This record gives sequence, C-alpha cells and structure tokens, in this order.
Amino acid sequence: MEHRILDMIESPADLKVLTDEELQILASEIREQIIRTTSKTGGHVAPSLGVVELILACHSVMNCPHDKLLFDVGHQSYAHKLVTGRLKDFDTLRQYKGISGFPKATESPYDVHPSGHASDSVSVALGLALARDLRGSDEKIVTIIGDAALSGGMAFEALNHVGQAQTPMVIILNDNEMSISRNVGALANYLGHKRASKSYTRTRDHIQSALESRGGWGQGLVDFGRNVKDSIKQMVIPDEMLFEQLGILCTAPIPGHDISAIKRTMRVVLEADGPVLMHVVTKKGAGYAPAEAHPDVFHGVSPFDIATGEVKKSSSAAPKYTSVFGKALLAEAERDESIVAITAAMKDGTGLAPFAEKFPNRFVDTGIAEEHAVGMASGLAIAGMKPVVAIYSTFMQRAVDQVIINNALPKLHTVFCLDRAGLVGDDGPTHHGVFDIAYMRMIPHMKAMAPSDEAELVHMLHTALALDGPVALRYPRGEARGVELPSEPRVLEVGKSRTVREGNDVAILAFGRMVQEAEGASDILAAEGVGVRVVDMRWIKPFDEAAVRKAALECRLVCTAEEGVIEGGIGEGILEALAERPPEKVPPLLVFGIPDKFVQQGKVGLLHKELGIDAEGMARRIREKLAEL
Ligand SMILES: Cc1ncc(C[n+]2csc(CCOP(=O)(O)OP(=O)(O)O)c2C)c(N)n1
Ligand SMILES: CC(=O)[C@@H](O)[C@H](O)COP(=O)(O)O
Ligand SMILES: [Mg+2]
Repeated sequence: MEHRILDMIESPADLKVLTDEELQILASEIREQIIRTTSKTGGHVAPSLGVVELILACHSVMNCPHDKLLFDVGHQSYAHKLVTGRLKDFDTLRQYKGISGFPKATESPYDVHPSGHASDSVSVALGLALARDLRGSDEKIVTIIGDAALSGGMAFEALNHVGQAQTPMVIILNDNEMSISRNVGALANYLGHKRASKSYTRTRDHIQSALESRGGWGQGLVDFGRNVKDSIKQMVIPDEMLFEQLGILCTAPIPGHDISAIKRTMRVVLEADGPVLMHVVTKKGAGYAPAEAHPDVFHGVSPFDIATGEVKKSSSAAPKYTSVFGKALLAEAERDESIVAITAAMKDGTGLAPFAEKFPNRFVDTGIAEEHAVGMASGLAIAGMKPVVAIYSTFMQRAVDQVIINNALPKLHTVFCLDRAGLVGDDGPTHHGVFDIAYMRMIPHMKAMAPSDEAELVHMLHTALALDGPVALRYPRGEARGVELPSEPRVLEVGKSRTVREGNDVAILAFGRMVQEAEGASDILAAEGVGVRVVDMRWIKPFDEAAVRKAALECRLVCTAEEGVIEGGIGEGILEALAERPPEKVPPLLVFGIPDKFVQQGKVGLLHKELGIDAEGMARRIREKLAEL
C-alpha cells in the first residue's frame, strides 16, 4: 500500500513542515496502517486509534528525542512508533523478534521508559524533570496517561509529589471514559462531571477565542513568553478543584481529535514554569467503526477481519483457563454466600464478567489499583468474607507487600487467583507472569497450587476455598487442555502430587503447564528406551517432599520443570530440600525454567522452544545429561 505522507515521515522533525490539514490526512493514513497491521498481528487497536491526533500534535510541537514524550501503559503508542522510524518494521508488531507493542528504550531513542504496567509514567516523568533541573538543561517532559491509569495508586503518589516539586512538566490526561471496560471510580465520576459542566464549554470557547485572537504561531510567539501565565490561567476551569488544589494547573477539556486545538494548547502549556495537567477528551477506537462500537473488544484484540470487525476465533476446541475459572467461581459463589470476587480493572480479562452480572453486590472492581484491591481483600477477610482476588500474575507484583503484610501475616483466608501465569506471548517482558512462584513461595503461611489442566483448576479453586489462610492459584493465559470438567469439584490433599507417567530412569517433577511438556518429553524418550516418570506436583507450597525423595531414590536423574524464573523458583526449593540429604543419595539434577533474563515477546510455543522448556528441548537436555552419567 502506498502512503502519500506517512512514507515520507522518517522522524518527528518531518511533521513540523506539515500543515494541520496535512497532519489530518496523515492521521487517516496512520489509522489505516494500524488497522491493516493489527488485523494480522492483533494488538491494542482501540487505545492506539484514539490518540493518533494527540501524538501527531505532540510530535509537531515537541523536539523529541531531546524532549521526552512518555506513554503510560504504552498500549496507545502505535502512531508514535510509526512517526519515529518504525514504519518499515510495523508489520512485525508484537511478533517474535519484531517490534514491541509497547515503547521500549532499546528499540528506539524516542522511547523513554519500558511501559506496560499502568500508572508509572508520572513518576518517571518527574524523575526526568528533576534530573533536567539538576543538570540545568532545557528539555520538555510530557507524559500521556489514560483516565483509568491516572486512578492507579502510583499516579496519585506522583501527583502528590509533582504538586510540591513545582517543576515544569506536562501531564496529558487522555480522557476517553474507558479503562478496558468502562472506567470506574470516583475520579471517573469527577472527570465526567468536569466534561459535562457548563464551565467546560464556556471556558473552552473562551480559550479558543483567546488563542485564536493571537493569530498564527509566528505572531503568537512574540507575546507568548509574556502571556504564558495568562494563557494558562484562561485555560483553567474556574471551579476546578482537584488538581488545582494539588498545585497542578489544569486546562479545560480539549477536543482530542482536533490537531490545531491540541497544538495551540501544547505550545502554551509547554512554556509554563510549573506542572500542568492538560485534559484531552478522545474517543477510544476513533476512526474504525467496530472499535468505536466495541472499544472493550478492540482494547487488546486478536487478528480480525477489517471489513466486518469480526475477531478471528482460536482453532482450539478447549476452553480458556480464564473462563473455566470464571464459571467455577460462579458455581462456588452460588453455594457460598461469603465469597466476594475482586478484580483490579480486569473484569473481562480475569473471567469475572459473569460473576459481576450474577452477583453485583459481591463483585468489586477497584480500577487499576492492585495494592488497594489486595489490601481491601484483607479487610473483607477480617470481617469474615471469603475474598477471591483475581489479578494477572504480572500485575500482582504491584501488591506483593499487601499479600505479605495485610493477608499472610494475619493468616487471613484470602484466595489469590493469578491469571496469565507463565509466558503470555505477544505482550512480552512487561507482561510475562514469571515471578509469582518466587514471590509467593517465599511468604510464610502461603499455600500455592498450579493446575496442569482445567479439571485440576476446578478442584484447586474448590480446595483453596475450603482451606484456611492465604492460598494462591496460578494458571496460564489461553486455552486449557480440553479434558472433561468434573461434575463435582473435590478438595485435594494439601502437598500431595500425582504421578501421570511411570518410569524409573528419569523423573520430571513438573508444575502447571510444564506437566504437558514433560509428558511430551517422556513420550519422546520412551521411544528411545528411556523411562521418564512425570509427576504433576500440583502444589508449589507445600510441595510433595515424599514424591521428591522417592524420585531421588529410584531415578538416575531428577528434573524439575516450572514456567517461572529459576532464581528463587520451586526448582531451587526442591534442590535445597535434596541438599539436606547425604550426597550419595542425591542423583544429578536438572532445573527447567526461565533463566536469569527478561524473555521477549513471541508465541508461547516459540518461547518455550527458545528457552529449551518445550518437550523436545527437555528431552534433548535429558538425553545429553544421561550421556554424561
Ligand atoms: C498495573 C496494571 N494493571 C492493569 C493493567 C491492564 N491494563 C492495561 S490498559 C488498561 C486500561 C487503561 O485505561 P486507560 O489508562 O484509561 O487507557 P485507555 O486504554 O483508555 O487509552 C488496563 C487495566 C496494566 N497494564 N497495568
Ligand atoms: C495493555 C495491557 O496491559 C492489557 O491490555 C494486556 O495486554 C491484556 O492482556 P490479555 O490480552 O492477556 O488480557
Ligand atoms: Mg481511558
């Protein structure tokens, strides 16, 4: 496809010579490119379509990479990628060895920080601004943060500091009324009120005409320095309270698809001598009807048909772990009125939508606020409810302190359901859930399980709810194994494994999804006459020490396999346990897991292969090890 303007844009400097009309044409071309590429790769379509004009306006007015443009979460940065030299690689978006779906400093000098986890960008921006002040340099610092990300605790902590620091920086609030689902919380209500208020229209018109009266940029420049403060004052809503009271000047809401308006405002706020929050109103999914109509579906979407917007279905007949979890929890909640389900802005992603529908009073969406969600869960547990906190493994990293202090220390019965545990695929290193075994395993009183299939997940959820004290379950993204689901869930014996393949040459003690790979390795080696026992360990904590000792006694080689980091992982735990035995009773050991590096993006199968934790890779290393013995 030919791009009239986009093909000529090598860097943001090329945008500066374009008229606003040409920029508007470029915006359409960028939208077309985003839709075309993501229809094949999948990706964060609606967030990125919503900010095309905003990004073009920022880059037209700023001088990046000298100036710094940050993206909170970074899932809306596709237009930024396209105008910062990555058009030719854009079709590799989110693919193995391709360009990342998020800003990534190692990919481009225009990308500032490793986005992916929400609400961190104001802190990073303030750090950059403070460093600038210390160095005495002059770069502008701007971050684009969504209305939902702004409600995260880290962003609030940063605003608290920004208001005190009073150093120049611009926080662009991209207000589209959406998180992944509809945005929730008091801040969302406040912004709604602000958008709707009469003063908004009045002030916006006033600013518009005030700026209009300055004439073109060239002429405006002359009196700009003198009038910056006045101009910003004109933009401030008179009855504005929240940000103003924190010491952060706040503009009236600006129409976020009007390039001229954004550029004009940007030019003013960039000259302020303190922090400014620039409130921009956009439409999530703008310019593509299916994404505008279903911004939740097109928030992060699999490949889709451009003409109809129909999302391509997976070829697997097996259900996703997430939906098995959602249904199983619903069934549990029908039997037990004390169950309260909690999500931090991931109602759909964690499979809790049916629960929210059926039990709205026992469902809590905290918004992007993992620390608060886990802290609040402890209060519910203290008061005798059974909180079930469903949070992606990677995002639970935010709340490890609350797991430890608020829940584990008082031994509260809180159930932590860690979805997306293990490698997640196309989202890459910010989203792989590879640390939870290590961070859950270290916590006193914690019990932790990993199902090897969906039936096990049902039993494990039931077990977690029947136990006492804090319990964690970890299960992967995507399709399960297609086994029959139990008609009645049962309580599993704590710390007891099950052997799923017999064999006395080698034992693989496997956890969660690795059981399947271990079975594959066992099949491969069986054909070579090597008997590989596969133990589905089920329990990460406490793990089945008897099964470990038995394997050590009976097999020539013992392996552990987990889809998590090796450092601090359960393989290390098993090694430690074996190290207490007399050395002559400990066979050679192999630990399969994620080595000490950040794993990049790609389909999970490819990543397993790269890391040597697929069936073939494990069989190969076992074969090599046996040859050494
Ligand atoms: C700490 C953390 N929790 C949850 C998420 C998952 N997540 C990614 S984007 C998003 C919604 C973001 O909404 P908003 O900031 O308003 O941006 P928009 O998508 O509307 O542009 C959520 C919940 C995340 N990336 N990081
Ligand atoms: C940007 C972000 O953090 C989420 O949108 C995430 O990409 C969702 O991942 P899933 O597709 O696994 O729900
Ligand atoms: Mg939003």
